[in-house]
Formats: sequence, structure tokens, C-alpha cells
Amino acid sequence: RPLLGQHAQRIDARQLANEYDFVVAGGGIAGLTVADRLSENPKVSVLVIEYGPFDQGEDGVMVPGAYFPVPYLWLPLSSTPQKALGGTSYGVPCGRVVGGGSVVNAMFFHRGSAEVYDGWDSLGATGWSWSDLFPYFKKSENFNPPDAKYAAERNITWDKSVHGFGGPVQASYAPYDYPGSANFYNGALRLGIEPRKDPNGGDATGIFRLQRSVDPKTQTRSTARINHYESVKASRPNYHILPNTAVNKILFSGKTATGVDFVGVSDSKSGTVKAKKEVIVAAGAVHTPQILQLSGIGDAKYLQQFKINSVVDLPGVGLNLQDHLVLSVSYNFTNNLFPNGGSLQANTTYATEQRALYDANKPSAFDLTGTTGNLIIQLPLSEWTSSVRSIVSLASKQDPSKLLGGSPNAGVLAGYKKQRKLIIDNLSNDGEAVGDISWNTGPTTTLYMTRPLSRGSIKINSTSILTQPLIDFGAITDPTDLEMLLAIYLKNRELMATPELAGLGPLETSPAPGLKTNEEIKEAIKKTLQPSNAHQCCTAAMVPKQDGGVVDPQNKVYGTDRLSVVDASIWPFVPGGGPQASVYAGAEKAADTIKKRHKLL
Ligand SMILES: Cc1cc2nc3c(=O)[nH]c(=O)nc-3n(C[C@H](O)[C@H](O)[C@H](O)COP(=O)(O)OP(=O)(O)OC[C@H]3O[C@@H](n4cnc5c(N)ncnc54)[C@H](O)[C@@H]3O)c2cc1C
Repeated sequence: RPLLGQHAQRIDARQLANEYDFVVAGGGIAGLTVADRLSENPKVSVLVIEYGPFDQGEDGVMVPGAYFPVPYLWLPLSSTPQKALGGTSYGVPCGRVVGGGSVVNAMFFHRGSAEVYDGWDSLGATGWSWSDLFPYFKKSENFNPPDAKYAAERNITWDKSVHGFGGPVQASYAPYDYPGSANFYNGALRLGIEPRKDPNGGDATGIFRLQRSVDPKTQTRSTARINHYESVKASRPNYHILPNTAVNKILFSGKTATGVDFVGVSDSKSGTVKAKKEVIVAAGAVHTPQILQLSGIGDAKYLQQFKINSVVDLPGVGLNLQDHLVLSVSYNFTNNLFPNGGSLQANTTYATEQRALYDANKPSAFDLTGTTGNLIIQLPLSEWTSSVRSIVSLASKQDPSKLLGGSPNAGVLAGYKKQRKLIIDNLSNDGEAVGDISWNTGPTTTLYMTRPLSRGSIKINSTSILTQPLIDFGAITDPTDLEMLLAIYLKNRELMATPELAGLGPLETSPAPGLKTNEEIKEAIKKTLQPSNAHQCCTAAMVPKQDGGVVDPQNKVYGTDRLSVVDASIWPFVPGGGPQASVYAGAEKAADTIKKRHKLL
């Protein structure tokens, strides 16, 4: 048995045991969730290898109002020039730290609509429907209802029956709000947008208050490190984390994964460790395909040029990359209310006063997540625009083969066509939202397009794990995505023209002030939009192998033994809204699946 200490340990490479039952590559949300659940059994040893360090509990990590800039973003990580965006390259936001995205994200914690997960199930992720995942959403959550008086004042509503109350992730609502959010809420109602009692019950459309992964007792971030490691480590001598170390590749005996090869991020020292039961890949949607490809799992022809021997020819590895598009719309408000979402940055006296309140554990602007508002509007296409038919018709006219670069693998193309059909059918009904508007009451509203038809890719560019892969978002290569973003932009103009918001005197300064024709506006949008909202996913999709799939519904990589993937890479397509609740729930489910497979349940 491995030499394991009394408590769960942060270790360095010298303290590693030779072998563990499970070796987890990547200590982000999914990796730590699975490691925690597997190590519940004291006879099971688990090692997590994480590229980044442990965080130091900095304000930028822990205090919602101090969020952004946040330490531990993976810098510099950049995309390839985006061909539909004039050849510009963009930053690729993701976390590099124990806890992964949960340490750097904006903390919004909510589920997609049932229709998303039912769509996954129908594309071949059998057993991943809304009703299958629902118990895991509950298992992952500890819901903290807000103070009743405050909730009534601010129209915060919820449905207790859809929440979990004993799970690791602390979920709560901010106990503070800027006055302008009432204008946003009332403006939305005037446009006929429906308030949603609770977006976590299977319908995540309408306007609603965002739930966050924040511990309401301390108003600090609930990270995967805290909720899946610190909270259990005292009783887990069988749970090790090796930080500052990159998993380089998976080791195989034939097609059976036997361990991993790793390298120290700062000292470049390499080593290997054995996995007796399974290697579990959880390096996030950007890096999981990189590890798989470096290990010989991917498009054999592509890997050949790097002299990487093919273990399993799986052309879908790294393809199907998806994210949400982001468009910031900036204003000069001639009559905005004070305080507002820009006040903490612009007014030192106010910031000092609010920080003192926060430190005294009283409601404060520091309880708010810096960049985004408390409210969000998420709508299906028909509620953004009356042009649904022409948008659907545009989508139907696209040539999927051309969108995948001209001569795609037949299986990958077949899978993409199935996804497109499902998504395009959904655009015509009132299912999952295609986009969001959020306003933090400061100078900028943020619009998101969350139902992309364009697909990108992750491909290795060298044989070193320490070199970033080629990250191509493929942003708006399907022009339908830009049309959907335009519809959201135009609705935002309508919203800003409602008396509730017009009274604040918003004068648009970017991206398209004064522009009138759709063509002009789209050109202006293209200059401002960001192809990533840090919601990368879907690059090792759980669809049938013949549809370009990478993992089966039990998370196992096709054609291999003792190798699974458990992170956001496995989704067939991206959910609307924040993905982290779906990552936590999916990893809870994967942990149960893996336990069953090894008769540990
Ligand atoms: C800035 C930002 C804001 C966001 N805001 C929100 C939000 O408000 N709400 C929401 O729901 N979601 C948000 N997200 C997205 C959410 O955090 C991610 O979807 C989620 O973290 C993905 O989980 P994961 O387990 O798939 O990957 P991650 O949590 O990213 O974990 C992957 C881990 O693997 C590690 N790793 C990578 N390569 C290697 C390697 N070779 N060896 C070892 N380790 C490796 C990484 O360092 C990382 O820690 C945000 C993300 C970011 C970056």
C-alpha cells in the first residue's frame, strides 16, 4: 500500500507513493469532487495532480466585491487568430490553481434548463437527462435561503423542493443590492419578461436573482478546494494533492491506462506514478484534450506529425469546442443612481466605508460579485426577436461540413449534424435560453450568446504539456450566432429605452452608438465581442463513438480500459448560464459511476 500520512496531504514529488488506486489529472471542480467522493472509502487511495498552486486566500479570491482582477488565471493563454473576427486572437480565461475555475470564477451557481440535459441524453449521453442529474444537483449543494424580509423587498424567490441542503457547495444570494437593479427588474417586466420563481427547477428562462457559490456566514467564496478538500482532509490520510505539477501523459500497457507521467511546472523535473484502478482526467475542456492527444488518444493522422504513437484513433478529441460569446455594451449614464456598480472603483470614500461594513459582517457592496449584477435575463430566441423564422432558415442553409473546415471526419460530421438539428429545432420552440443580459448597474451591460452553432477545436502544437495547445474558438464561423447576438443587442436597446432605465439617461458609447441598420450594427459588434466567457466545454464529448464521441455514458474513454474523463469536456453541447453547477453535478454522478465500476459503492 502507498505510504500515506495521518491526514490528507499536500505533497511534493518526493513524498509521492509509488502507486494509488486512482490518479486524477487536474484538481479543478470536477477533479476535486471526484477525488473527495472516491476517498470517502478509507481503503481507497487517491492522488490529484494539479498544474497550479494552492491559493493564499487573497481578497481577490475570497471577497466577492474584490473579485477581478483575480489571481490564478492561466496567463498568457491565447486563441488562434479568429477567422470570422478579422484574424484577431483573444485571451482564454481559465483557472490554474487547486480548485480550478471555482477559485477564479464569478461565483454564479445555477443550472441550465431541463431541455439541455435531455438533449445530451438524446444525443447519446444516456443517463444524463435532467431527471438523472437532478439528484446530483441536489447532492452537490447546500442551499442557504435569504433573509425573508430582504427577499421580499428585492423580489428574491425560490423553490425549496429543487434544492439540496446537505451538499458541499455553499449556495446563497447576495444580501446587498444597488438601487439601479430595481430599474433593471422593472424595465424587464415592462417588456413582458417573466420573473422566474426559481431557475434551478428545470426552466432557467425569464428574469431572476442569481444564486452564488458563496458562504453566507462569512460572505466568502465557496471553492472546490474548500468544499471538497479542506472540509474533509482531517479524516483522509488516503487523499493526496500534488500541486505545481503538470500531467504530461497517460501511461498505457496496451490499451489499459496504468498511471501517468508528470513534470514539475517550475523545476521541469519529471516522474511517473501508477494508478491501480483508474486514471481520471479532469484538466478542463482546454487541457483535457491536450493530455489525451499527448497520450496517443486523438486523431491518429494528426498525432503522427508529432511522432506520437496512436493508442486509440479518436478523431473527436479536441473538437466540438464551445463557449459563450460576450458583448459588453457601454454607456454614459447622465442620471445614474448612486451608489452603483461602478462606485467601488470610482469612489474611494465609498469603497472604504463599504469595506468597513464588510469586515464588520454587515451587508455591503463587497458582498456583490464585482463584475456582474445580481439579476439576469435569460430568454429563448422567440423572446429576443420576432425574426425566429429567418434565423432558423439561415441556420438550416449552412453547410456543416464547410463549418468544420471542409473535409471533416465522417463520424465527427455526423455527430455535428445531429447536434445542429437538435439545437435548430430548439430555436423554434421556447426551450433553453439562447442568451442573457446582465447589468451590474455600472457603466456597462453585458450580453451573452449561449446557444452557439459554431464549433472550435483544441489541438496540440508541440509534444510538451508546458506549451499551450492551439485554441480555436471558431467564433461566429456559423453566421447564425452573430444574428442571435444581434437580436440580444437589439432587445437590450429596447430595455434601455423603457422608462425605468431611460430615466437614468443611458447614452451608448460602444459598440454601436447611433448605428441603425442591422448590417452596420453587426460589423460593430464583431469588433467588440469576446469569443469566450470562460465557459469552455465539450472537447471530449459523451456521444457515440461513430458520432465523433470520446467517452461513453460511464465516462470511459472509448477503446481504452481504466481511463475516464469527468470534467466539462464530456458535455455534448454547452448549457446556458453558468456551467459550474453542471460540472459539480456531473462529477458527483461520475464519482458514483466509477465507484460502481470498481465495486466501491
Ligand atoms: C474567470 C472565470 C469566470 C467564470 N465565472 C463563472 C460563473 O460565474 N459561474 C459559473 O457557473 N461558471 C463560471 N466559470 C466557469 C467554471 O468555473 C468552469 O466551467 C469550471 O471550472 C470547469 O470545471 P472543470 O472541472 O471542467 O475544469 P477546471 O475547474 O478549470 O479545472 C481544471 C484544472 O485542471 C488543471 N490542469 C490543466 N492542465 C493540467 C495538467 N496538464 N496537469 C494537471 N492539472 C492540469 C487546471 O490548472 C485546473 O485547475 C468561470 C470561469 C472563469 C475562468
